[in-house]
Amino acid sequence: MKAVFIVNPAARGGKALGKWAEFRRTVAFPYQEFMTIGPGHAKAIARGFAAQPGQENILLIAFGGDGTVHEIITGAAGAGHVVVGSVGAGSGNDFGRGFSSFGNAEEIAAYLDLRQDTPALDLGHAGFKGGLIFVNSSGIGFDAEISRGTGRSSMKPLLNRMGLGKFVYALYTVRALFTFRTFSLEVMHDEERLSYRDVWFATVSNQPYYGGGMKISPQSDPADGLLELTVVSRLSRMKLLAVFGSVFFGAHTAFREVDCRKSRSFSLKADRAVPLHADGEDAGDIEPGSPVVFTVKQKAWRLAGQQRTGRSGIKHESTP
Ligand SMILES: Nc1ncnc2c1ncn2[C@@H]1O[C@H](COP(=O)(O)OP(=O)(O)OP(=O)(O)O)[C@@H](O)[C@H]1O
Repeated sequence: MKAVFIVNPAARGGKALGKWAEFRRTVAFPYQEFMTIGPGHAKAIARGFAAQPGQENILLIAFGGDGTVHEIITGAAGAGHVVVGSVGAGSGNDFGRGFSSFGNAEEIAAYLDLRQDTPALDLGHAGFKGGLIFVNSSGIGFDAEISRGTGRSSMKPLLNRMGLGKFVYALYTVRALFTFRTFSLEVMHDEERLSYRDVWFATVSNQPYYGGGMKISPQSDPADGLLELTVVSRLSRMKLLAVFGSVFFGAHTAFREVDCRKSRSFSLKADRAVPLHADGEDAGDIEPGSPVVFTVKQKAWRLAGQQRTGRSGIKHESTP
């Protein structure tokens, strides 16, 4: 198996570059290295490898944050000869919470030697703007508003460099808490129609974590062929803060204002323009009255290493 590192030097406000300089000194196996030059480049590199099935299987290792892993998985999706791994070097690293990631070069070397675990896992697809793929989650509302704010924030790179990246998130959370207008939502799944009023957000998850460690969907398992919907509605601003705090422990599902569902597909329709995110990246506003359909793409990519589940730590069937 051939090892290829795809390094995002801009991850964690540029700190990833220094981390890579140290890391590469510890790599004792042959590898190829790519440095990304901007958004979309990691995906293009992964697509290039996916398009060339050869004799040898390829291990693509994302060296960056969630944005980099997201690009590599979406670029490599469907290619049976490509396995994706990651070394967390970003600011949030939710991927590493829900999925197995490599901690050091020795772990990668051991994987290359043994190759014992390569589970085939699901991806999510949002039928919006020509189709968006998500590895972690996608959703509409309050959380997407926060993603939009933090993504556009000119302070983020500076605060990331100072190790205060989470501060930007907290700042935009508080801002959205006072400015966000709730909406009405209609959900269709498995021939059931559900209506919600005063909705703060609706998130469709493939794995339990998002937003830098919040366990938004404790029941999610990226190997079960299903997606989970979490709808938070009819809460005062103060209670929303309490719910948000409890999300770090996955305890929010006990609130009666938090509704959780499981399905292969969800159709979400809002009564006003609401922001949508895919894996924490702002994707624009959904149209009022126009449904967005979220579906699961089963066993769409292969992960290097044992997948961690937030639900029970169950071990999943591996493909050779
Ligand atoms: N050379 C580059 N210069 C600027 N941006 C880049 C470059 N290469 C990639 N990017 C973009 O940087 C963005 C952020 O990367 P990434 O998500 O990996 O790091 P992060 O934001 O620090 O981590 P996390 O998402 O885990 O919080 C991605 O959208 C990616 O497309």
